[in-house]
Amino acid sequence: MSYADERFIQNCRDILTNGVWDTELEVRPHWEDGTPAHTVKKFGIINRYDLREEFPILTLRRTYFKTCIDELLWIWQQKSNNIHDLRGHIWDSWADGTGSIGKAYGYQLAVKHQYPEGEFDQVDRVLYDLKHNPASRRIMTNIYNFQDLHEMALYPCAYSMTFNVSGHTLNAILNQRSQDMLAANNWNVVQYAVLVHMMAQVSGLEAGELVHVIADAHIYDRHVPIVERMLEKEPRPAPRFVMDPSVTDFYRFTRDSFSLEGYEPHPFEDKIPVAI
Ligand SMILES: Nc1nc(=O)c2c([nH]1)NC[C@@H]1CN(c3ccc(C(=O)N[C@@H](CCC(=O)O)C(=O)O)cc3)CN21
Ligand SMILES: O=c1ccn([C@H]2C[C@H](O)[C@@H](COP(=O)(O)O)O2)c(=O)[nH]1
Repeated sequence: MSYADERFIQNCRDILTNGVWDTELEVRPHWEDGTPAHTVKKFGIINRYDLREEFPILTLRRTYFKTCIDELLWIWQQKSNNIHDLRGHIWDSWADGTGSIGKAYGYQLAVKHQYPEGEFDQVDRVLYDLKHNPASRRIMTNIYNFQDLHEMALYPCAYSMTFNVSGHTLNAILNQRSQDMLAANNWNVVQYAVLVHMMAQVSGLEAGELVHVIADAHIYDRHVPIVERMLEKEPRPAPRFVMDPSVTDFYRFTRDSFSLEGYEPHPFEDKIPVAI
């Protein structure tokens, strides 16, 4: 069975059995019809995925691998904050009339900062350090910029990556303050697993562990029956992740540089409502 399935099942069972509801509280998110979107949650979930063992994608339902990669490249490679640069419509509800989601995600990664060696944005500094300072304990990104929060349509959820080189292995921690388990848990895991593979390949390293630290891991009220049905499914083996080995420049990866072999998730008919 896919290890990602195993973690997802354990996490969701724990949330549904031992989690805490916010039904009595005022909440920010709402459904399309205006109803408050309440959740049941567990605080402080940590999942470790060993990327040498297998690729962490769900088989309980399809995770849209290519759409995940489109969003990943939009944020980390294009460093865009405009939905017109993104194939797919997952960010449409948070964009303004010009298509901007404000000073979030890609915008923050593109901001240049001064270093002794010159100016770098956050992504280029990571690439530089992985090549030139692999022993560094300062290889990280952080897009939770308090100064700009008031200009973000949604505050960053997956907000920080810490990269760490041990021998020839690249490990990473993804810090996430808030996680919509059904809509985006595996979505985020797949994205950041691909990112670690990309960073490792262009730095001459091997992808190792992705440690996913989630502060508020929640299931929305309208998602509970859908998650319960998913938990009844029998997990299947993980597919094989394939990445074009000829790409050595981070900015040369495209959505076609990645594929999965033997990905056979369970059919899934539900349309997932997304809380706004
Ligand atoms: N409440 C909430 N949950 C989220 O996961 C989320 C937000 N808000 N706001 C910002 C982004 C947008 N994200 C989204 C939004 C929609 C899907 C979604 O509809 N996924 C479908 C279909 C994807 C497709 O058609 O390619 C799915 O079945 O996973 C996923 C992530 C993740 N983020
Ligand atoms: O990459 C993402 C982006 C967003 N989410 C979810 C987590 C929450 O359900 C909402 C954001 O609402 P907040 O009130 O700002 O926490 O979006 C995600 O899981 N992954």
